[in-house]
Amino acid sequence: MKLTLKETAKAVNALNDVSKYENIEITGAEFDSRKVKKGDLFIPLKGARDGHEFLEKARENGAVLSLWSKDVPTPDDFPVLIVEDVLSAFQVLAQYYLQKKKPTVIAITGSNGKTTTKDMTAFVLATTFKTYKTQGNYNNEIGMPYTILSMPEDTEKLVLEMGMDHAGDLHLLSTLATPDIAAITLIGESHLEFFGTREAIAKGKMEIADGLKENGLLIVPSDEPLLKSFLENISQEIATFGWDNSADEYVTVLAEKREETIFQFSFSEKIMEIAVPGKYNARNALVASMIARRLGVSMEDIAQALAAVELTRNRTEWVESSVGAKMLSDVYNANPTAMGLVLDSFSQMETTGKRRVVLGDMLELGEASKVLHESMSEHLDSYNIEKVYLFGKEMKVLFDKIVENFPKGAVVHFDKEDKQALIELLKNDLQKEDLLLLKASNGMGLFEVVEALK
Ligand SMILES: N#Cc1c(NC(=O)c2cc(S(=O)(=O)N3CCOCC3)c(Cl)cc2Cl)sc2c1CCN(Cc1ccc(-c3nn[nH]n3)cc1)C2
Repeated sequence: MKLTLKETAKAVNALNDVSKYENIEITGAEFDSRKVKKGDLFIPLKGARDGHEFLEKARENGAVLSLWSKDVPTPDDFPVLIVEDVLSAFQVLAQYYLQKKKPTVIAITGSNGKTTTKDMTAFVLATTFKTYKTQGNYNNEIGMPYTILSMPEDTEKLVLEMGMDHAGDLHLLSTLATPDIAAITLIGESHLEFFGTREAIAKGKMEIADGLKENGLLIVPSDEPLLKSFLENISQEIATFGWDNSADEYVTVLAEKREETIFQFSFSEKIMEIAVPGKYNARNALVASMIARRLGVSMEDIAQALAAVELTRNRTEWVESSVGAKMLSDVYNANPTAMGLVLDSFSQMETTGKRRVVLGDMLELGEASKVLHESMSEHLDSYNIEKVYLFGKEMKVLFDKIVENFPKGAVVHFDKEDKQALIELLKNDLQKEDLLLLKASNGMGLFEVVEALK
């Protein structure tokens, strides 16, 4: 990204007079001060802690400018853009950058499973265009602006995954990104606890069209009756996809093998293959191919790309333990905010068994590490969580802080070299109906614990 201080100030409607600052150029935007690079704009978001506390760390790492809330005392020796609300300013800046660079924007929601439709679409488009896509689970009101402001200067096609937790989420993301193509891959059942009914989920998903350009295209499943009534209010072009000729385009699965799926699209004689199993991936490939064809990618390029699609890193998804317990290893964001958020949602998850959490060290938190590990105590309540297994030397302070608030033996701590002992205890404790959350920085190697329990 390349933006001048002046145009950034204008875009975010800065409240302060920036004429006294040199009109420097910012080349990136970061809210995690550990990731700040030289030339970045720091975005002090409110997470587990208020990002404003971490300006010094951002400055050490090379930040040249910071957004700054009008409600926080202004630093007198660092250039800031004072704004009403930092998150809204972050989002408005992303919208400005998108309108300035004008890539084709493809918005996809409902993606799930190992190789998402977003990954496939980006992979196929990359055969022909300079393409950028959502990384990891950066698909919400914070992650999407981050994705937009991270796209390379010469991006031609931007593939944005739009996540939905609550009604209104996709309205915000769609009106921010104003997509040229929007795709709903499925309605699914996720978040039923928030939405109540599948109709409400369908209504929420349809919000992805709220910002769709007038000459845009909406791609939806043909076999989802719940969408029918909402589609009547759509003025833009609609294309449906499915398993048979009741859809505008459909896929016929010819063979499902352990490592690949063989199929044929309604719009081509070619026998296609994709290096991942599961007929739903043939459906995801159909959506990706409809998007790619619309944008001018040849069938040869589409076929070649699909045959080479790589399995992306497992998304945060449930795996079953050998005794039948459900395990969620949240592998993405190892920062205090994400750990707090996932503990809060895990604590509300329905279960007939017990909720158990394995929390490993969050690395590279410097001098703030102690207070940030201790702050996880706000997200651990013995009423909701049966047992807490803490793992790593940083987590010792959390152990000391919460051990008295839980029944005897309900909080245990292991040093990193005692991973085998942790595994043995979990094998001993886990029951069929239990839910187990595992979260730590990658470096703690919790995936070995998951593998051992599978
Ligand atoms: N709270 C908090 C912190 C972070 N939070 C986040 O990155 C964050 C992460 C998330 S998220 O949930 O991971 N996420 C983001 C993208 O989309 C999907 C969801 C969200 Cl939604 C919001 C925030 Cl604000 S990153 C981070 C923190 C606190 C510590 N920081 C590094 C740091 C370490 C030491 C010092 C220090 N200063 N002086 N001594 N030590 C300063 C900063 C790094």
